[in-house]
Amino acid sequence: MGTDFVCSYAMGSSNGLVPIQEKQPLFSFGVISDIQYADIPDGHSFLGVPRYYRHSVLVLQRAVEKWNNQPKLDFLIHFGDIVDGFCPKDKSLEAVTSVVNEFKKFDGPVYHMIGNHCLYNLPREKLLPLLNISCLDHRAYYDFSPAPGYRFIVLDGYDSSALGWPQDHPKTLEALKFLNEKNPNLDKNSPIGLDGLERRFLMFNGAVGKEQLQWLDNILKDATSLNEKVVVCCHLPLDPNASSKEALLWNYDEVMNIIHQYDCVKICMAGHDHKGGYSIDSHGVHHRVLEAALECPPGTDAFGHIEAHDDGCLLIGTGRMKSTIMMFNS
Ligand SMILES: Nc1ccn([C@@H]2O[C@H](COP(=O)(O)OP(=O)(O)OC[C@H](O)CO)[C@@H](O)[C@H]2O)c(=O)n1
Repeated sequence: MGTDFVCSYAMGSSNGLVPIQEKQPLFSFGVISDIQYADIPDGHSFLGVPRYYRHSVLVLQRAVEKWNNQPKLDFLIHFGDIVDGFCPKDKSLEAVTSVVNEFKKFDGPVYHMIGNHCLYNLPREKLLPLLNISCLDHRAYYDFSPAPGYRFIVLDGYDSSALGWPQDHPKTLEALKFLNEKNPNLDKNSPIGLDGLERRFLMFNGAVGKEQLQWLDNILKDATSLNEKVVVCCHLPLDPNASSKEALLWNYDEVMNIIHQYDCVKICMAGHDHKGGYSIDSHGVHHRVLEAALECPPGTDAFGHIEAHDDGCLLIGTGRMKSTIMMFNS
């Protein structure tokens, strides 16, 4: 356990965190999730939670302003759902482009991942180039190493999905077959009648496909041999204790079974479940689901930056994003 790191911060009043002494991080990066911008009046979720579609981009603007003005933020990650499904479809391209342009005001690399609302707006072939995701065959999973000793893995949670692929694509057909088997409701977005963890089998979720699982396994093998610490990022959460059951990746259990075969994964981060969440699983992996920018009432914020150290990562939240100290066991 890295006692220096623990001693550097204590829980206190500023979003739960007070720096006690300075400790230089290895690198730092900004985080924000579920902007779901649309140029439409305020509304609410299916369950009645207020949503501020125009204000969410102001949250991003304030975040970028802050990220550009605090020392040494090395990159940004947006955890998906850049625009909302209610965006009029003839405005989707304009809406995605306008939010991407706000991200471009950040002085450094920006990493995106796809969420269900992205896919309600644009097919993969249009979306991925806008988000600067360039993988073969319109896949959207990739990895990068921002500094020696650390690797980030970005998963595509809609690899197997009824969203985003052409209607007659084998992936769409396979996902619809799976949903029909798992969810008897006519409305496949409805969890009515599903029990416990089965409530994740909803159309607005998806799965990591077989090839991607094999790719993940290979990356973790390499990371282990390179002695790297790994942060896994996915729009969909991977741990039931950090998230509503309705928001989980369909095959979160398969993904976690692979992750748990290695010691290198220290943190799994996600969006999608707008209220946010945090847990530490049975293998000591931290799971942090980020609070949504979309649900910030006017004038309030939800973004943060993470300081990465040898012995842990510190999320320093702004506004509704809670701060979290995530210490590593080894
Ligand atoms: N019981 C439900 C819930 C939702 N829908 C419809 O599904 C679409 C997506 O829902 P939405 O809440 O917008 O999805 P988000 O990605 O913003 O949030 C994810 C959840 O919070 C995870 O828990 C939308 O068209 C809803 O109206 C539904 O029909 N029935």
